[in-house]
Amino acid sequence: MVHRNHAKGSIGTVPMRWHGDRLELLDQRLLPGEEHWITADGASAVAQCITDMVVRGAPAIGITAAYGVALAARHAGAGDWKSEVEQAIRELAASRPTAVNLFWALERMDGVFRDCDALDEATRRLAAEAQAIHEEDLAANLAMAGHALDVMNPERPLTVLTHCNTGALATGGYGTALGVIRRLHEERLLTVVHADETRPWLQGSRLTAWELARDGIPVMLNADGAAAALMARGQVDWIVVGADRITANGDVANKIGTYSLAVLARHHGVGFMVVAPSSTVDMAMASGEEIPIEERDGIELREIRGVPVSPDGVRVFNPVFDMTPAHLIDAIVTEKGAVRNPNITGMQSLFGACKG
Ligand SMILES: CSC[C@H]1O[C@H](OP(=O)(O)O)[C@H](O)[C@@H]1O
Repeated sequence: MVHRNHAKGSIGTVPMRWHGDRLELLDQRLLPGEEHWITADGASAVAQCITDMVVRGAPAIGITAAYGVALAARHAGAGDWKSEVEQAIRELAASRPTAVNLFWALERMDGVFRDCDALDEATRRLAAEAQAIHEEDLAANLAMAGHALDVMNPERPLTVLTHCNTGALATGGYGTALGVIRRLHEERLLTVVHADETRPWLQGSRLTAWELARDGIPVMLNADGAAAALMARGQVDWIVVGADRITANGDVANKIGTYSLAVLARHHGVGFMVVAPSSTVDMAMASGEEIPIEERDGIELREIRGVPVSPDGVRVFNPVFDMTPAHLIDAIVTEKGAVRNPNITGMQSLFGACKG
């Protein structure tokens, strides 16, 4: 289990706890009001938790799905275990469409599963693989923060704006973009983090502000629409965001509102950095136009905690991700290093040739 502290600071609140025969997930729908852990004892329960956003964030759903496959083997019947694990992988793959980390983790689990001849071997090896995916994600986050600071090369403390939640809660610990922010804070190179509220699910106000405040990192919350005013006042040095899928040409799918931030950053001469593990890179997909963008129920906009905030029956457009073209991005940073001014050549030099 991953619960250790980073040498200089906290790795934050890791949203999953593996117990061998069950997985506990911190219910992120209830934060910051309530810290409630849900127990999932099978792959179907895990898939439902991903769909319902009990757990969310691209790396976190990959890790969680991997544990879901491990649970499928752990609880499979001796006779039919292969078809039970195959069914679990299919069910988990259908839980959310955009973050490629989910499919990356399931492919990795599937590779181990295909190599197993007996159920006890599968149970042992799938659990070990899920834990390895989890451990590697934390290590990647710690490494990418270092690469990000090399790109920023700060000569004075910086003011950073971020969107959504890319912290420990969205990963196996420490965070991606929020990991960079943690590292700046650890190095005394952070003035303040401006956290976009991130409508409609409020990952920024409910999760990012909670994580940062909990770890004593200075944070100031703003409505999404206030980001432009902050930039116009010269109060943002870098925008640092995560990613759900990065294509072979350097296009990036991330939380809805990211694209408008990138346009604003270019207009105001503010640096725009995307931080993600290499498991978010999909070299089989040529460009961002091909990324499946999840649309969620309009109720997420029509109501806040059951209270209507729009007229009855109003039609809603609720894509939960958008695509930022590579030409608006100054750097994509992963644990393997950084691609500055991303394009296909730069992406291939770090991640290898397109697989598609
Ligand atoms: C560390 S990636 C976090 C990533 O997750 C997001 O979405 P969601 O909360 O819907 O899973 C978002 O795009 C973030 O950048």
